[in-house]
Amino acid sequence: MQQPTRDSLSATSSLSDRPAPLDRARAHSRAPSVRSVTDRDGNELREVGGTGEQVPLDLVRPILCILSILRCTLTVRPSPQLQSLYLNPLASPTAADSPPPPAQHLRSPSLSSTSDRFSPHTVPGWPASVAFATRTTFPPVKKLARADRKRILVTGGAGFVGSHLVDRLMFLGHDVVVLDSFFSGNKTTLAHWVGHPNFELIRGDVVEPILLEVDQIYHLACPASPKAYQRNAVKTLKTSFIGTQNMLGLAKRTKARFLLSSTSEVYGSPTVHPQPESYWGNVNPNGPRACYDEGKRVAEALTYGYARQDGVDVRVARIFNCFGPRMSTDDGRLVSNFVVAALKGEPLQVYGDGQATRSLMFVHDLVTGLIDLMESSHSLTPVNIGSSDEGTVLSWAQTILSTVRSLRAAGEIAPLPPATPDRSEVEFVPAVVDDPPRRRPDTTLAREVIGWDPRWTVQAGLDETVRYFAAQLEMAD
Ligand SMILES: O=c1ccn([C@@H]2O[C@H](COP(=O)(O)OP(=O)(O)O[C@H]3OC[C@@H](O)[C@H](O)[C@H]3O)[C@@H](O)[C@H]2O)c(=O)[nH]1
Repeated sequence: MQQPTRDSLSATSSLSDRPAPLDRARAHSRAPSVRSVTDRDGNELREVGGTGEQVPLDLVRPILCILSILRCTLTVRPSPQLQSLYLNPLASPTAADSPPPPAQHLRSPSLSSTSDRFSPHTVPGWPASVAFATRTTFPPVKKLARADRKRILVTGGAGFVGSHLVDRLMFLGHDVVVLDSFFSGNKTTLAHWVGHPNFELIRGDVVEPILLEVDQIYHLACPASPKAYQRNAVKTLKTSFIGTQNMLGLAKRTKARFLLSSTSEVYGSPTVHPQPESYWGNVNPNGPRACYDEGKRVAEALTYGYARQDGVDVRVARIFNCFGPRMSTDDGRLVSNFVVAALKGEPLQVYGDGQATRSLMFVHDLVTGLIDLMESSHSLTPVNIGSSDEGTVLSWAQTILSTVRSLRAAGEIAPLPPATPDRSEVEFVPAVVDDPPRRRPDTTLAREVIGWDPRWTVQAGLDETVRYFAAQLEMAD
């Protein structure tokens, strides 16, 4: 039987007065959002997404998911600052200052169409106090006709970037299978989808072959922060080599389109600036970063080997420095380290003289770039996905410090506890080995072949990220 399309669904009498879930969410996003954000052209950003389908911004703000889960954790109660920011953004200042209501009654107007409802089930024969909560509704997803709905595997889908990609693909209405070893990923990033009929989470390591039927594979599995990938160099190499070979084998068998998440680190310490895809790089093949840099280079070589030899339909994204909510507090990269230190009133440790440069991209722009590349017809060469907002590490430390201070002064995040001295100043510590001295992508190709350009300013992304980490630290207390 042919599945009803979204249009035919809205034409049926029983459902015609009920807008499709994403439409309801969209209507909602026209209400005042939690925090308005402007893009690089000064226009308000209400949605994320590129040339394809857009998704309301409020849906991809993970802080809302955290709080929807919190609502069910009756012992945890967010502070008045958090509530006024995220739980009841439309409340008057007086209401925001009043004591928090019981946690089970906390509701966010911007979540009202997306909130979870929990139905308790008692078990016959068990004491009445024993009950299970079964999730019956989820964030809204688009209803796609079966023919348009793809079955998509995201390896590393519980990680920082992977979980945002999973969110976007789910909102767009696809069936998403996540394969993650939780080596650096985190189950809580996907908790809001567990139990959804379009979603499946598999604990597994890409270094082991797996039998699945899929239409597309986003292969993201690999620790990405220098601290994490150097912790177990051999494991990082096996993940990049054997893991990529296994996923390419799966793509070959299922005729799935395959996207490799490669990295700007394939350029090493570049002698060309900015770096175009045609530059072959300058990598130390046996230094402490080699496990990642060379691992990703061999992963690219494998990908194009399978494309030429076996006709696998491949895409390669070279991802430059990226940041955003859901980085873990101990991730070890520039943005998370500096934000967490500033929030805790601790020194921001700059390695070396702080004159190395990095170009920072917000995670929602990266996810848009990955989906646009996957959906494009460009398969012949890798494509840089990164921002051209280049700054020295020292300047990013100062920007992050002033972002935290101004959000604090505006009352958007909690002040430091009275007993905690504010020692959040830049502190220079010894340089790390083989740290690339400068990095900025040439994104001409991304613009030409997928029409992609970052929309988020670094400042708007940092504001979101600082609020997220402030909430994380508050909940960890
Ligand atoms: O606490 C810190 C963290 C980082 N840094 C410096 O900040 C710069 C950026 O460091 P990060 O650890 O964030 O990331 P790197 O640029 O070294 O590597 C990154 O490159 C691109 C991605 O593919 C990877 O996610 C990651 O490997 C480096 O110069 C580093 O030395 C500090 O000075 N202090």
